[in-house]
Amino acid sequence: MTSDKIQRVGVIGAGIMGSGIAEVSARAHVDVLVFEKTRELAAAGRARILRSLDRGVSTGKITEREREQAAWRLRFTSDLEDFADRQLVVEAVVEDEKTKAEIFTELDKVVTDPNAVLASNTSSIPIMKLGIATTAPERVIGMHFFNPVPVLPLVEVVTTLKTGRAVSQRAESFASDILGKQVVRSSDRAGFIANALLVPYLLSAVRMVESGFATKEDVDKAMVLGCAHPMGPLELTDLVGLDTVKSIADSMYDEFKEPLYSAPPLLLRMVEAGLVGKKSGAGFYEYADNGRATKKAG
Ligand SMILES: CC(=O)CC(=O)SCCNC(=O)CCNC(=O)[C@H](O)C(C)(C)COP(=O)(O)OP(=O)(O)OC[C@H]1O[C@@H](n2cnc3c(N)ncnc32)[C@H](O)[C@@H]1OP(=O)(O)O
Repeated sequence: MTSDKIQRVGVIGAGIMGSGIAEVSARAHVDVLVFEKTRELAAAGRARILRSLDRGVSTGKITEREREQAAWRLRFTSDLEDFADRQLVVEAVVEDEKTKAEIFTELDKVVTDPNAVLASNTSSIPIMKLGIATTAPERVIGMHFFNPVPVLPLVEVVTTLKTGRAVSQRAESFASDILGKQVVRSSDRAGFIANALLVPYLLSAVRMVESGFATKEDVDKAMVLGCAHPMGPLELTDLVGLDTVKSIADSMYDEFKEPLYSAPPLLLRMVEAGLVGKKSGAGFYEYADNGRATKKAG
């Protein structure tokens, strides 16, 4: 087993998931370098992380000092070459196989440590499809975090037929010993464990609303009050992002050809209309700038 502790992490993408992964890593005393294409995107990512750290302070999860120290440990770059010394890189860009594969091809050239972990936070794309974009698929693994990353304690670790044992041990040890997350191991199948169960449920809820079977409010209320879920499936679809739910559904449909995994027309139309959920200000519900749902009807 590789015993050297991971202290230098890279995160590709400062969207919702990338920011969350960067934040929890910085809070765990790790040096974090975040890649974003432009200064504007980097600034937006940093602002998102600082807001979440503030929320951590205001809810008593971290102290002011921990907040400051975490903020110091975060650096941003728009040059992938800066990732040469990283021991672990987590890719968290848009859920698009081609975009992700191109990033893995670049990381393969840039990251020098032969035992470095090249991880994808993909929600559903089989990891082997990213491994084959590199010359060393033994370094490639799935590390799938859950939104909101600072709050939800799970990481799915997905090994491929080629992932090296030392790499999987390093990834698991980072998630559990350094970040304090719980780990589950999944086979390399589209959707892994959680989304293979969650996404058909979300799609079924969209179909219920689409067919007029029940209102979105009643569907959500049924699952919150009747099944003790923290939020209903349509509010959760808004949280995950309708575009992301569609991409996950597409990957799963592509892999299994199971009709339950196909995205319903209402979801497709809403994505085309830009109504992709909380991050865009509107999806099944409308959201204020602070992310709170402002309107539960409409
Ligand atoms: C698509 C994929 O590939 C995978 C996915 O991500 S699937 C989506 C998975 N996510 C879910 O299912 C989310 C379901 N929803 C929830 O868990 C909850 O509704 C929620 C956590 C989002 C919000 O819950 P809430 O009760 O309204 O919020 P709030 O009370 O402010 O926060 C909940 C807890 O998180 C803590 N918290 C909130 N923000 C925090 C932050 N930035 N840092 C640290 N802690 C934070 C709060 O202190 C609170 O802790 P306690 O329970 O100990 O008091």
